[in-house]
Amino acid sequence: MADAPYKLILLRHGESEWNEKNLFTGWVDVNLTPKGEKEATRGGELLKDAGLLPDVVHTSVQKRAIRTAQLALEAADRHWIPVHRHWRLNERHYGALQGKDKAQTLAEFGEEQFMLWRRSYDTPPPALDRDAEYSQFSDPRYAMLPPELRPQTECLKDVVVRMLPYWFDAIVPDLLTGRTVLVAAHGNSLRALVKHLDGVSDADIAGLNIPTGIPLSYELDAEFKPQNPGGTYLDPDAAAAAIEAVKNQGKKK
Ligand SMILES: O=C(O)[C@H](O)COP(=O)(O)O
Repeated sequence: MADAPYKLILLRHGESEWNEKNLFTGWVDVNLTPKGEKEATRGGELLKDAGLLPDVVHTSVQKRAIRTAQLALEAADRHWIPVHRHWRLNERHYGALQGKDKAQTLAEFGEEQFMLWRRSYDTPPPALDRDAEYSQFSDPRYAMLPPELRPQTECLKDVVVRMLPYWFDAIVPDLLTGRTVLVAAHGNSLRALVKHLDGVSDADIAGLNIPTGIPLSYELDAEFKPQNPGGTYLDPDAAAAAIEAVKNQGKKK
């Protein structure tokens, strides 16, 4: 078998309505903007141009990732492949910050607290009340989950813990059968996966940001270790600019 037998592609959804408004989103199920739709389509074109054609796709249960996957696959002429959706790929639940303006939150609480909530590995934002406006506690799509599995806030460490079972139980088996796997998910659920794949430390993961709509391709060896550490963005220049923009969210608008 080749040195890097497994092909994995990570794709963060295109710009969402709340990315555009600079609001903390988390589990709130917002749609793509027209720009986000274009990013998703472009992501699919990049896949096609690179000859990286997914055989199976895994998404979260959130509209922005579901639609991004569909648009990208249509652009790559792979709209027909099997789809699996799971809440374990959802965005990090942003707790009581869901629906709050990032710039206002930064101004109100200061940079240190803002960055602790946004990027520290193990400090979750305050919990969101079960019956709050932006709570998903009673959303029917989570009705099969015991209440203790339905988050009311999460730090990245919590996301790693709830995402990894899906990696091992659903994604790795697809890779093992030789399929090229596309995972269409979210900034922080993908940061959790990248942390695992690249063995990023708890401290260093704070500095890692993932741009919207640009495929990140990994070649994994037989032990599922990246042969191209950090992955390869299919449009590196656009990715570099977009990573800076994600990093600076809150500081503008
Ligand atoms: O949920 C959100 O607000 C975003 O999708 C991710 O936001 P972040 O980059 O501020 O963590």
